[in-house]
Amino acid sequence: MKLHGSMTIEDKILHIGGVNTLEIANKYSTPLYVLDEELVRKNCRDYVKHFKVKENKNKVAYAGKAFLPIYMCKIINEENLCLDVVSGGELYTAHKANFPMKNIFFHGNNKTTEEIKMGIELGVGKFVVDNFYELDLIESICKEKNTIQEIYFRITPGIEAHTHDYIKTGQIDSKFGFTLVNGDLFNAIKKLDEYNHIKLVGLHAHIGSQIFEIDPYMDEVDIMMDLVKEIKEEYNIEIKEIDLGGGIGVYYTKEDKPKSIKEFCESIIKRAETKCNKIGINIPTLVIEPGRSIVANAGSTLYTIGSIKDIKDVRTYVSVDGGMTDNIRPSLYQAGYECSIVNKMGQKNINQVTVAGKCCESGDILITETNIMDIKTGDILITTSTGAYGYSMASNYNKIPKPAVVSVYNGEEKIICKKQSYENMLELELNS
Ligand SMILES: Cc1ncc(COP(=O)(O)O)c(C=O)c1O
Ligand SMILES: N[C@@H](CCCC[NH3+])C(=O)O
Repeated sequence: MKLHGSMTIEDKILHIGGVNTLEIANKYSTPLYVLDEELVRKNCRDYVKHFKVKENKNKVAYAGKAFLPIYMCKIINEENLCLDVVSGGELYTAHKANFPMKNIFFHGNNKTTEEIKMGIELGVGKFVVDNFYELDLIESICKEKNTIQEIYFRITPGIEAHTHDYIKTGQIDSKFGFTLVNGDLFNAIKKLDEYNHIKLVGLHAHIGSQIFEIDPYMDEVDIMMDLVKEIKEEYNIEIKEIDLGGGIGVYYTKEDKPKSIKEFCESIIKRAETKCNKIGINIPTLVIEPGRSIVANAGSTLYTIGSIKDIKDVRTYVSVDGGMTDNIRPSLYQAGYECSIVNKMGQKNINQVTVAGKCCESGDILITETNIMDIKTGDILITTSTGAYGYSMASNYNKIPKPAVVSVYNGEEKIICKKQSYENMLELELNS
């Protein structure tokens, strides 16, 4: 198992952020999400530095869908990032965290009237408008409130990135955004003539998630810059900001070979400069929206091993006290993970096993095949790189409560999300 961020081994026990993982597993009970705050902050700082947030006034908007407790909003703000939200709930969380509303990008392919009203009332910086329906709604709400809203248009640039089908978004057959090839984007721009309460300032595209190649991003930069030029020439509108979305791939298992944040940012900036010089336009403010690459490797999940079922000559199922309820990604995308036993670090991996969850589904398998050391019931198993789309996609299937999240940093731990209780789960149900 690869050690990420601040992970160290002391006396055969895994520590994260200087905190003994065996001790916190016992203290807070399992399953338990652990957040390596130092690594989150380091990733944020790498983005700010290499994407030239200070020198070029570029922007890095953390994609909150990856993991958005109030505490995370605070870190993101302290580290000078903007925030991308996709729902009233995420917006409300940011509001409760006192996140500056002007630094928020409000996404979503079907924002409701209530969500749009809420965004406008709270003073969200930019709406990333996805379709004609939303455009009309924003205009009518702004008219009613006598205010002007800055927007980006989200476009589908027709780029196919190599990733799982469920997390591709840039191709033409997508539910997101204005399609380029059928002229929808230009029809939307023309529509702006009828509206007095909307100001188009930027364009946005997002080509997918968990992408390792840099080429699709280079194509995306080229397409977007050509559009900036065309929109200026045809419609006399200055597109000042270009948002290239998120999607940068991370390490889950040995098969993954991610680019560094530095390499990714430098490639984007260089390509934008080259392309803009070539076509003779000023370089717009560049925006990116990383989620996974900020938080995935900073999160881990601790479980207690319960049943061990050895089916001779078939396989050994090692069952843990969580599963698809706290990590849906293996079931949904066949995503791979690494694991180890926190109290036996450094021991030889002598067994091949399948790590199974406790849900009533045969597909509730966390790791299909992994080599692991000698194990027994009661050992604490850790899966790494669960920081993105783990807690945020957690469910109460089988009425299993959501685990707590503990942040570890400089030898100290802090619960940032409490464990749900059975009572919490029933709070919204009628009791008669
Ligand atoms: C519009 C948009 N921006 C940003 C992201 C974040 O992507 P990732 O977590 O892969 O960086 C997503 C998710 O895929 C997205 O849909
Ligand atoms: N939830 C997905 C990616 C996010 C897609 C958001 N547009 C994952 O776990 O990989």
